[in-house]
Amino acid sequence: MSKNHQKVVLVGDGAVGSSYAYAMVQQGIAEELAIIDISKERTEGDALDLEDATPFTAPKLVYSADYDTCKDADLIVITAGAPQKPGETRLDLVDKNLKIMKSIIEPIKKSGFDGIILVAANPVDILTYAAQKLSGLPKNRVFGSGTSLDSARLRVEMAKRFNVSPVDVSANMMAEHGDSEFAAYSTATIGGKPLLEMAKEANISMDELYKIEDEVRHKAYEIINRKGATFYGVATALMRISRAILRDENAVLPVGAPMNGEYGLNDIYIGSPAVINANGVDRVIEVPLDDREKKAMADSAATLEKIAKDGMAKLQG
Ligand SMILES: NC(=O)C1=CN([C@@H]2O[C@H](COP(=O)(O)OP(=O)(O)OC[C@H]3O[C@@H](n4cnc5c(N)ncnc54)[C@H](O)[C@@H]3O)[C@@H](O)[C@H]2O)C=CC1
Ligand SMILES: CC(=O)C(=O)O
Repeated sequence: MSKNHQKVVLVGDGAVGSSYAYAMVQQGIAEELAIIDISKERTEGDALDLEDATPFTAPKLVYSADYDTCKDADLIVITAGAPQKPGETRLDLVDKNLKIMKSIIEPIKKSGFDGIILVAANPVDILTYAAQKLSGLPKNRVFGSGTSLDSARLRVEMAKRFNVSPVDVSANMMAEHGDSEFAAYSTATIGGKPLLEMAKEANISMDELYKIEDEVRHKAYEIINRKGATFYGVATALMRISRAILRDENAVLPVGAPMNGEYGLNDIYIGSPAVINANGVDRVIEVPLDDREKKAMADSAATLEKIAKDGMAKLQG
C-alpha cells in the first residue's frame, strides 16, 4: 500500500460505528474504509449508502468486509459491543463486552494485522486493556477514546458559562471514561489564562464548578434517557483521533492512554492528555494535579485496575 493510501477498518456498525463512518466520509480521512459487523446486511447497506456521499466529499472506497481485510489496514476502530440501557453504568457492560472483544481480536490477530487499534466500546478503559493484552500489539499502538468525549463535554459547558467558543477552552476530564472521572480544573485555561482565575473574577464558585463537573460526568445518562444512545459526540471524537494518527499530527488529545509510571500508574489504560501521531500514543503528557485531582486519579485507577484484572481472569479462566 502506498503512503498516500490509508486504510481504516471499522468493527461495529451500530449507532456509534455508522456515525463514525459518516464522519470519516464527510472529512475525507483515509482512502479506504472497510466495515465489519456480525450483521452483514447492515454493513452492506451502510457501505452502499455511504458510497453515495463520496461524490460530494472525497473519493473513498467504502465496503462491507470480513476480518481478512485487516491484514493491511493502518487503523482498526472498534465500536462493537452492547451499549448501556437506561440506568446501566458502563462498568455493568464489562463481562458481555469483554467476550465480544475477545471474539473480535482473535480474527484480527489471525489476519496478521500490524497497525493501530483504537477502542471506543465500553467500558472503554477495560476493553482497551483487554484488546492490548489479547492482541499482543505494543501498548502505544492500542489505545482508547478514554475521556475525549467527556473533555469535549466539559469544554462545551465551560464555553457556555464563560461565554467563549468551546474551541478556545483548554480543559480535560481525566481518569475513567465513566463515573469516577474528574475535571482537571487546576490546569484548565481559556486563552492561556487559568480558568480558576477567570472563575474568581466572574464570581463563579468552586461549588458551581463541581456541579458542572458532575453534570458532565452524568451527561451520557441524560442523553441515553432521552434518545436511547449517544453517538454523534463520540463518533466525532473518534474521527479527530483517527485524523491525528493517519496524518501524523502530534496532536495533544485526551485519550485512554497506557500508563508507564505517569501519575504513579502502570499496566492500566486511563484518561489523560497524550501526543497522538502515526505511532499511536507517542507519549503521555503527565498533567500536574492538585490534591483533590491526585486522589480522584488514584481512586479511579484502583477501580479500573480491579475490574480489568477480574475481567481478564474470568475471560481467560
Ligand atoms: N467511548 C465512548 O465515549 C462511547 C462508547 N460507546 C460504546 O460504544 C459501543 C457501541 O454503542 P452503539 O453503537 O450505541 O451500540 P449499537 O448496539 O448501536 O451497535 C453495536 C454494534 O456492535 C455489533 N456487534 C455486536 N457484537 C459484535 C461482534 N461480536 N462482532 C462484530 N460486531 C458486533 C452489533 O451488531 C451492532 O451493530 C457500546 O459499548 C457503547 O457503550 C457509546 C458512546 C460513547
Ligand atoms: C455512552 C457513553 O459512554 C458516553 O456517551 O459517554
